[in-house]
Amino acid sequence: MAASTDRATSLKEFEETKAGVKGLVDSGITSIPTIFHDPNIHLSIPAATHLSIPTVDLSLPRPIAVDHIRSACQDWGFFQLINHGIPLSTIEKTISAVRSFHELPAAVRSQYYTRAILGSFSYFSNQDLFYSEAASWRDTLYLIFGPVRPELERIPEVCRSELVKWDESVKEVAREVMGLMSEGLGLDPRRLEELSCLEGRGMAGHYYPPCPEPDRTFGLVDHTDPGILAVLIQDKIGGLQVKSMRDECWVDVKPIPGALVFNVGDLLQIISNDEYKSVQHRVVANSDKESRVSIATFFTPGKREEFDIYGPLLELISIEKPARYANVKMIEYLNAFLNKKLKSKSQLDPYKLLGK
Ligand SMILES: O=C(O)CCC(=O)C(=O)O
Ligand SMILES: [Fe+2]
Repeated sequence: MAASTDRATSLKEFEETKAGVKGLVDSGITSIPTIFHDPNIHLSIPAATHLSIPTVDLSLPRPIAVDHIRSACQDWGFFQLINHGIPLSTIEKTISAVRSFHELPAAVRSQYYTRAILGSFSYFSNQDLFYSEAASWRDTLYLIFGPVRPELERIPEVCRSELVKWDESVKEVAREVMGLMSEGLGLDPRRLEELSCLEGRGMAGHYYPPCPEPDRTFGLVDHTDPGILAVLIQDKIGGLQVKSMRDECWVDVKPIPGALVFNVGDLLQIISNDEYKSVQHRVVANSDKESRVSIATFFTPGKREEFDIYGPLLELISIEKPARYANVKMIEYLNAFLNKKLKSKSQLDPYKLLGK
C-alpha cells in the first residue's frame, strides 16, 4: 500500500475508536503509532531556561498595571496574570472537572466523540487530524459559549456546572484585562468590549496523556491563536512554550498555581495595527507519568454578520503609522480557521498590506 493510503487508513482507524490518545495509552502501548511521528521534531530544541514570560500583578495601581500589560503585549504577546480575584479553588475545580470528563470510561466518553462543532459541545482528538502532517499527543473537549448561547443539557454532567461557572469567571477577568489593554493602546477602556470582543467565546479543555516516546511528537504543534485574546489555566505539569520575539528561542511557561496565562491573538494584532503581537506557541509531548490538563478560552468578536468587518482601528492609524492590514470579514476569517491545519502560516499574512 502507498504510504499515503496507509496513513489515511490508520487515521481512520484511530478516529473510529472514538477513544482518543487516552484510549491508546490505556491499551498499554509502549511506542507511538506512526501517524504521530512528527517530521519536524528535530526543531524541538530545548527551551531557554534563563528566560520567562512576564507576570502581571492585577492588584497594582491601575496605571502601573496598564503599563505592564502594554509592554507584555508588545514584547512577548503573552503574560501570566496574578492577584486577579478568582480563587485558586475555582481553578482547581475547573481543571479537575475537565480531567474527569477525559477519564470517563471509554464507552461513555466515546458517545460524545464528534468533530461537529455545532451544538455547543464536542470531543475529539486533534482538530486538524485529517489535514496535518502528523497528529499530536492530545485530546480535546470543546465548548461554544457565545455569541450563541450553549445548549447546557448537551454538556456532560461531570463537567457542566464547573465549565459554565468558569466561563462566567474568565469573562469577568477578560473584561477587566481588555479594559487595561485598550488603555494601553491609548483608547477608551471600553473600546474592545464595544467591538463585541467578549461575546464570541470558545473553550478548549485539553488532555495530554503521558507519551511513551515524547521525543517523536508534540502535544500541540506551534501555532498562533486566531482571535482577539486567549486565557488559559493549566495544572502543575507544564509543557507550554512561547517563542521569544527577541531571541527567537522557545521559553517555558512555568505553571504558577492560580495564575491565568493571557495571550494576544492574530485579530488583536490586526486591530491594534501591530502594536500588540500574536506570538507562536506550542506544547511539548507530555513526558510526565500523569496526564496534563489545560483549559483555554478564546475570545473573538461576537459580531459575525455579512457586513461585520474588522481592521486596524482608525484611532491607531496616522500618516506616520499607516494601516498595515486590510479589513477582515469576520465570518470568512472564522471559517478559514476551522478549515486549516493548526501548524500553518498565521492568519495575519493574507491581510498584510504590501510595502509596510
Ligand atoms: O495547552 C496549552 O498549554 C496551550 C493550548 C493552546 O495553545 C491552544 O489551545 O491554542
Ligand atoms: Fe494556542
